[in-house]
Amino acid sequence: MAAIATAEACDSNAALLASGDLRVLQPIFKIYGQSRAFSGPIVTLKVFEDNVLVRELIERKGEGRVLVIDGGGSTRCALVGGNLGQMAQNTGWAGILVNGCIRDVDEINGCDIGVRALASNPMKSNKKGIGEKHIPVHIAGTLIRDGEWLYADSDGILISKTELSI
Ligand SMILES: O=C([O-])CC(=O)C(=O)O
Repeated sequence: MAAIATAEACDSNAALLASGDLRVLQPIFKIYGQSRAFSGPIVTLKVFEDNVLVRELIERKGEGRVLVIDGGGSTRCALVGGNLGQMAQNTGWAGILVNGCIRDVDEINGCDIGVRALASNPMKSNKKGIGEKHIPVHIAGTLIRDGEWLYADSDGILISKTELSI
């Protein structure tokens, strides 16, 4: 399936942008992973410096979805590392957006998924299992709901209420 270019999507969907059904994330994310462009239905997760629930979701079948992790913007530890990156590739996730940090950057860059994160930090996270799945999260200036669509490429990241058609 040909990826929808984010610039093209913005140019041809003025009404959706005006209504807020299509939003552009603030450009605060770094690009990791083999897949420079990716898209899919969103699964949301809210955690803070704890990645037990991240692993729980990534262990399940991704079915081309995008995991959106609101880590509260913390840059004090990593929520995703090389093992989880490899697992996400194997279970079929299209990509992972982290409002927080990752680690094992070289390994993640070798995985056939798309990853966006604020930065890297070699510290691991807590393992208490605290957090909430499938709730609305507020990331980079926009509210993101479970089931909405994410489109990412080299230009940026879009959130759409529904799947976009070319
Ligand atoms: O388990 C963790 O904390 C994350 C990690 O390092 C990995 O996925 O390899």
